Order: sequence, then C-alpha cells, then structure tokens
Amino acid sequence: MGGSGVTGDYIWALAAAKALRFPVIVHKAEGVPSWVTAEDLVVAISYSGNTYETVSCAREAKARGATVLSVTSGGKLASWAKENGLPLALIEPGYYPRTALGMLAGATIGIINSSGIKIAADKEVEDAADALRSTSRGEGETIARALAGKDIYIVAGCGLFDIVAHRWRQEFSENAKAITKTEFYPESAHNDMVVWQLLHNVRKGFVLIEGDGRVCAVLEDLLRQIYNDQRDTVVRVTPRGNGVLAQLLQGSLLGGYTSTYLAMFNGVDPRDTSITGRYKEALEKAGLS
Ligand SMILES: O=P(O)(O)OC[C@H]1O[C@H](O)[C@H](O)[C@@H](O)[C@@H]1O
Repeated sequence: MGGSGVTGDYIWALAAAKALRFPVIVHKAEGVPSWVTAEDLVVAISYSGNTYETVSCAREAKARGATVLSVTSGGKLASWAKENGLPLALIEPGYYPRTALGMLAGATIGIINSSGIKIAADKEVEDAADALRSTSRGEGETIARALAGKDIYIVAGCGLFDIVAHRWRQEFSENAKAITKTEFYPESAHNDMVVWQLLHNVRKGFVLIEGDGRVCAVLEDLLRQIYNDQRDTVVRVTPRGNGVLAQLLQGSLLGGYTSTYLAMFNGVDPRDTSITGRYKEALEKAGLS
C-alpha cells in the first residue's frame, strides 16, 4: 500500500521489461487473490510492517502454502516472518514510508534476486543510484514554483511511466494535500481526455511525464496542445537514467521533491498525514489488525 506498494509497481515494470517466463501481479488489498497456491512466490512489502492489508496478505499467502518473502523495517510483519523462520529483508527504521523509496526498492530487488529470480542486475541498481544522485531538490523546487497556487493538478503518464504519474499523485496528496488526478495513457485517450473538450475555469497545473515508444510520442504531442488549450500551466518531465529502474526511481524522487516544495509554497505541512490514522483506528475497531 502507499509508499511501499509502489515498490511492487517497479518490480512489475522490471519483470515486464525482462520478459520473465511468468507473470508478476501487484496486489494492493487485504488477503491474496483467489488463485494463489503453493506454486506462487509472494513478496510482502510494508515499510512500517504494520499495514493491515500487507500483513494479512503475507499470512494468507503462507496459509495457502506460497513462499513468502518480507521487506520491512520492523513491526508485525518482521515479528511474523521471524517467528515463522521466513526470509526477511530488514531496512532502516525511522523514515516516513514514502521517503524510504530507495531502501524499499533495493531491499526488494535483493531479496527477490537471492530467491533465485534475477529481477535486476547490480549494474541496473548502480545506474538507478546514479540517477537518484543526479536529481537535485532545486529541480523539484523549480517545478513546484511553476505549479504553486492551483486548484487542481493533473498528472499524465504514458506506458510504463504511468507508474511515475501514479507516484506523483500519491506524493501530491500526502505531502502537499493537493487535489490531484492522474491520466494513464494510452487508456485515458479513450475516456479521461474527453474532459478537456470543455474549457474548465479552475486554476490547473498539468504535469506531463514523458515516456518512450511510438504511441506515447504521438500522445505527448497531442497532450501538449490539448493542455495548452486549457490556458494554464503545463510542466513536462522526462525521467532520466540508464534503464527502466533508474528512470522510474528518478521520476519518482523528483515527484517527492516537487510535492514537498509545493506543500511549502502552499503553506501546508508535508509531514502530517494524520487522517490516515482514522482509517487505521476504524480497522482496529472492526477487529482487523
Ligand atoms: O508503507 P507502510 O508502512 O506499509 O504504510 C502504508 C502507507 O500507510 C499510510 O497510509 C501512509 O500515509 C503511507 O505513506 C504509507 O505508505
């Protein structure tokens, strides 16, 4: 879920790029899908280790006989994995989950690689680290300055880069408390795009995450025109780096910096996500923990 769940999206993208001989499914809900059996490998990822959906997924997967790997900084997930003698990648505690992206991705790749499935080579991880190091807070500050003070934000991504758009929406929500919607292309060309047939009289900040491939190139040209016709701010972002992992992580980190500066410019505390505590309390009251 949230900042931990996006790690699953990166693994899905890596697997898709490598054409592994089996599918990778990202599951962001309690329990496991009905088809999970002893033949499956399940990776439970929760920074805190206390996210109900993730812990219940790990428990249920084990009950079905699946192999379960866990990635966490502690909490219930770590205790459960230790009690059951299951593989566990422990990462440093004390961060906000959404800021632990590099550790979560690194530890998840490490534990999957050590299970015998080569999900990423050392070189890809090093390239990703280089791409992260090349990303400055100032880049995020510049984008945030252009986007400050809007009523709504629209983040569009194409192909694999819809993962980055998704991450930007999460970061704009959690850090900047900004009303943000995502458009995932090419799918959104068949529905969400129609919204822009009308000129909407609210202040809009568009972020266009630019990806690869012929369909995305066509769409990005078109979207630049369509968004410009809305007579508001359009920012183009091209994720940098050598390889899929590097580009996904670099684009994501830039979203983190941008959303944090946006929070500051909009006079909002980026750390406070207290409303999610109400969900966690409601779950506990319902006996779900
Ligand atoms: O990442 P976890 O510790 O599993 O927590 C899952 C999610 O829970 C909360 O709702 C936080 O606001 C998110 O930032 C976090 O990612």
